[in-house]
Amino acid sequence: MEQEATVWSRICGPLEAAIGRDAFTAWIAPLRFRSAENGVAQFGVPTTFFGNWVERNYRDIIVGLMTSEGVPVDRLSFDIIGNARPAPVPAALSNGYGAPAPQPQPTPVQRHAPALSRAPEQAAPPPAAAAAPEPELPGSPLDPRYNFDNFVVGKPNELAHAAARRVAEGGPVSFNPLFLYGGVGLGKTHLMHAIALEYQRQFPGKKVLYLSAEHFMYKFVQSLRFKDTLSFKQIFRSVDVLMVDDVQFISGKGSTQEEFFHTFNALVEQRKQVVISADRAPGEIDGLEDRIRSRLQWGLVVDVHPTDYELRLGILQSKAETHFAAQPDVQLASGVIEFLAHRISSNVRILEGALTRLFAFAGLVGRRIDLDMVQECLADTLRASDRKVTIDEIIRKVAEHYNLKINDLLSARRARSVARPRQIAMFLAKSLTSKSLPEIGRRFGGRDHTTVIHALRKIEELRQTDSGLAEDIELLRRMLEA
Ligand SMILES: Nc1ncnc2c1ncn2[C@@H]1O[C@H](COP(=O)(O)OP(=O)(O)OP(=O)(O)O)[C@@H](O)[C@H]1O
Repeated sequence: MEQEATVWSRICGPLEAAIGRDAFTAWIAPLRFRSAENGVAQFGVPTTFFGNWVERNYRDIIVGLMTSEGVPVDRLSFDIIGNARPAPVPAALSNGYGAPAPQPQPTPVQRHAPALSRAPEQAAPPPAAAAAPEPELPGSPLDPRYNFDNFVVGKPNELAHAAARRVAEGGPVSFNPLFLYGGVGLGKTHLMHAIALEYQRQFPGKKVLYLSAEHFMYKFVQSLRFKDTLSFKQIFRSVDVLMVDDVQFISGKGSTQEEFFHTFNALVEQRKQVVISADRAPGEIDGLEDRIRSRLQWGLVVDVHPTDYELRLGILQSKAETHFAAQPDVQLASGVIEFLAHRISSNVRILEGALTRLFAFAGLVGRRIDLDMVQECLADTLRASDRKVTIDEIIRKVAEHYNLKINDLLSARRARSVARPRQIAMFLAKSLTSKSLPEIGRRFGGRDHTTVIHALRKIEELRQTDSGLAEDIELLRRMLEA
């Protein structure tokens, strides 16, 4: 049984790589592995619907992976966990994929899949001799791998990490909310999960609720639909720590914003900790009401900066160790880690994915991971990374091309000879980088995002009628991407 549980734990990495993180978090992480006997892999699931979904969508891949790891199964079977708390992850299998634990302990964080309601006929029978059931917290699943031990700290994220640690320690609330923001795949969600897991470990009696802003909206809309807003409010206002991920999602969503605002205020008034994450600073989230924006700025706003080379190196080394634990036979040539850290700088998720692919490939073909394999296996990722262009480069190239000074492009001058190249540069910044409109505006001499929108429209229009300008843009684009 131990061996099967280890196998389940081991295949979760490739399974996540195969189906994507979101699907994994929603459908696989909540599964509680029970056994694999007589060709049947048995799992605990929150609802019948959940089991049916996993069966329909992921049976083949689960069966295939388990069988290839030496635990032959051809069927999945499910029992309902219902209100019973899922077993925690055993320390020995701390990959955290729901293998059974020797000593199940209650956990106040709910790990049901998001956006799924439990139909009445699917509700689990109450556990024998049940105490009064606690109200169900509508949280998103926590990934036990996203803990502080696995989080590599470097200059770009040290403040975010220190603030997250402080919140996780509990004690008097010193900054409320903690607002973490930064670009894609830089570790915000990882830190949020780490806070929740650590807080929950230290204060098992307290209620920590972690969920995405999308899930918050879903729950709110559901409560409106079922005319049950009172219990929605009660549940959300009864927690000790509320953590909402990707809060930019609720911008422009009128009544959800409103409800979020009230929930937020109620908790802060009770001196309960709130932790928020977003892809940009509160001041840059369009469509957010001013009062919410200013509330979000009350506490500590921390930028998770893009990684630098040292941090990427540290992260790759740490992730490689995890892979070696699962695949001790794989060999890694020197220079590979450094090469990846140097070449893939966009986000940690892509970096991680690259390493996972290399280990999977090496495991399949039985070869050492060297630079040849990197080129062979990661050609697409490396090409995509090569194309990364910065706004500074764009400004420099455009200024050079039109024989202007960089300061001219950033200045307030409105003469067409300056304004048009500036608009072209903004247009290129939008199409060649992933920067937001406010960020682009800021980089062009602190302009408002509406100026950027105007520039984009103007250039789009002119490209249709002015072939000289269209050619200029094409030429600049090619030079920048070269
Ligand atoms: N400093 C770090 N140490 C270890 N792993 C990291 C670090 N930063 C990011 N990661 C890993 O990178 C992946 C992406 O991180 P995460 O999901 O937390 O990003 P995010 O900032 O929330 O991005 P998004 O806004 O796209 O959701 C995760 O697997 C996470 O574990």
